[in-house]
Amino acid sequence: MDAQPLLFDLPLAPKMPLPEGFRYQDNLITAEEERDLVARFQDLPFKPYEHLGYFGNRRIAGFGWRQDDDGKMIETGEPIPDVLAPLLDKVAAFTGLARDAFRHALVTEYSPGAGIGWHRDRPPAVAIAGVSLLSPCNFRLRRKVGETWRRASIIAAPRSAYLMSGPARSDWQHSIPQVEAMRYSVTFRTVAR
Ligand SMILES: O=C(O)CCC(=O)C(=O)O
Ligand SMILES: [Fe+2]
Repeated sequence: MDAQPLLFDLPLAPKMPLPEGFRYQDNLITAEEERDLVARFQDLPFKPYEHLGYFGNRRIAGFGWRQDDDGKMIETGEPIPDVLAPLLDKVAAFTGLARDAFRHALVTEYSPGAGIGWHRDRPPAVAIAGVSLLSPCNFRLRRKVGETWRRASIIAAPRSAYLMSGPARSDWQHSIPQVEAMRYSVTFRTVAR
């Protein structure tokens, strides 16, 4: 029997390289900026995430787009709200992409026990930049190669940022297992015109 795959279940297994097109940075914002930002989330129009009658156990507030009943992204042209503007400046600097290229913003609230299942962010999303707030999560990635999954993961710390572009967005799926404590993410998406 080939015991090799078991090695990857061991805690000391060698770290999988992160996918091409994925980048991560700690401390995009300070603890004070994080606190002020989350305090202002009170004013956002959160609603439960729902798709085709399935409730994701998360609450979301989205700007610049909405999902139609087929799950397709419909652009609304609505601007990204002022409360997210300073964060978007930092995200744009982190990604090296133009601030105005980010036309979608989504604030997601994960109560303890909430997560997000395996998916890819579909077009028209091109690049996705996400900022984690309040508590860490295990950000997992996987890609099917033949009959097996290649896997990678990273602990996304509060106040950190990640970028998914290129193959990390188009070829890899991502998911977040149930979080232990309240976590918010702010994701900004560039879109194909
Ligand atoms: O919460 C996150 O950082 C990721 C959320 C996500 O994958 C999505 O909204 O498509
Ligand atoms: Fe996603």
